[in-house]
Amino acid sequence: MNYISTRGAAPVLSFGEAMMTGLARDGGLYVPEAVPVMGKDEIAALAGQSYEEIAFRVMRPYLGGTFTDDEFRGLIAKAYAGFGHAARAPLVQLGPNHFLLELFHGPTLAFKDFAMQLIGQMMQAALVKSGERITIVGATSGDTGSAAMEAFRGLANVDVFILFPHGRVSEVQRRQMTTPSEANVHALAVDGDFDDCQARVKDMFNDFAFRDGVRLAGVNSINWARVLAQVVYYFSAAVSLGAPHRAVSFTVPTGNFGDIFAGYIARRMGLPIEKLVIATNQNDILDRAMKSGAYRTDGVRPSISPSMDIQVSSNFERALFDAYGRDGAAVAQLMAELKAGGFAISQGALEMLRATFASGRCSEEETVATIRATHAATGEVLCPHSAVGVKVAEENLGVAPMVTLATAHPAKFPDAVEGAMGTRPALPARMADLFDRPERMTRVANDLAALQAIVRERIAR
Ligand SMILES: Cc1ncc(COP(=O)(O)O)c(C=O)c1O
Ligand SMILES: N[C@@H](CCOP(=O)(O)O)C(=O)O
Repeated sequence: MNYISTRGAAPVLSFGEAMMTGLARDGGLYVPEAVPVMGKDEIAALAGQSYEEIAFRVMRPYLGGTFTDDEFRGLIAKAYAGFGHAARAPLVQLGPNHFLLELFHGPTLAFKDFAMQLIGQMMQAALVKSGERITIVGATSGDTGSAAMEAFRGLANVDVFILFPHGRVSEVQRRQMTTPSEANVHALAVDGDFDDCQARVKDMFNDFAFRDGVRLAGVNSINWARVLAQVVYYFSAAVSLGAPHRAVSFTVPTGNFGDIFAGYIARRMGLPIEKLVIATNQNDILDRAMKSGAYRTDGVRPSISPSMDIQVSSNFERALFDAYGRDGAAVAQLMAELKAGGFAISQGALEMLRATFASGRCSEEETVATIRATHAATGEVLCPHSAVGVKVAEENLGVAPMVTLATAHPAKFPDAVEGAMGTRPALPARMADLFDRPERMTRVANDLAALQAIVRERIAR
């Protein structure tokens, strides 16, 4: 299996190379040259299997010769052993035809753990084989950062630098990133928003002297392996609800478009997904783009679902690549226009996107009302991101069962949940002392040179 860039001008790589490379050298994102299709019988045979076995069968065709089957099974087993639920991604019923896929039973209480725990294992295994040392730099609106630190903390051959928007993540999220004591993880509070953090990370990849000098790697959803690992839970949920004999719909709280792009890949692999619904908070660029055809940034507005406070939605580029018939030059042109504020999606591409995705938006007031109403009706406590999903899902219910992705544990956002319900959700016992642990972080200007200087200086120590 080969991987190609969405901008069409970077080397073609193997799975292992794409995983260690991060951003393509032409600024694009790696995607598989062809998506492997699973037959109806193969999908039917996933029913009743463990999450780990489904993960093996769904991901194996993408890996080429990077790992042997035994190695890969071992890495998957280690990745999910620390999850707090035997099903890993359990389904809970919210209403007659509406289910919640709880993706927050991993070590840092967000869906990011599904991919991050696995790529932590895979990257480590690859580094042991190669003897290399790498520097991971990532951008976070709160959840990717803590998941990355958890997956890589204490490793001898990796340094991890996480850029997060100062003052714009929840206190629990911040403390998850600032309290690990291992010397190889570094929390950098940037004076800017998430889009600034992500832009600086991409700038570092596009500075080849820096990139090669520090042996830069990425664990944001820039990295194809992140997206791939997230494809698995679409399969596990859908087969539990009767796929492939019955179609299933999904609603996905969306920011950087990685999670819903994983659903798109699952559908291209043959999973019968009827509706795939983009749910945005008030940072609704994706909903506006789907409705108007204009993809135009208008500044990030802080919300009570801060992990989705994103306007430049990185993985939308992967969807555009397919919508423009895999024309890398056309995508490169759109991304150049985006730097100047935005672009108009061509009619043909827009039709393809509308045939693939539905979309909806949830205001701040609706998020609060949904947390309150869902708790009253079902007893389920939603995090604000999951509430955005539930509200938009309710507008899209149909004959096929609807699955809303619950992307984080409510205890990561206690202020928002308390504002809606009047009670504060408790952290799991293993995190009960989070607020007593000493914090360690560096405040940095939104400035590429300043950030690069910190990375260089810290890895030289
Ligand atoms: C809790 C939570 N929900 C939803 C999202 C949106 O996911 P994506 O960026 O893959 O669209 C994120 C972060 O991205 C998140 O942390
Ligand atoms: N919401 C994310 C933003 C980064 O997304 P990623 O999937 O590209 O890593 C976060 O919590 O950091």
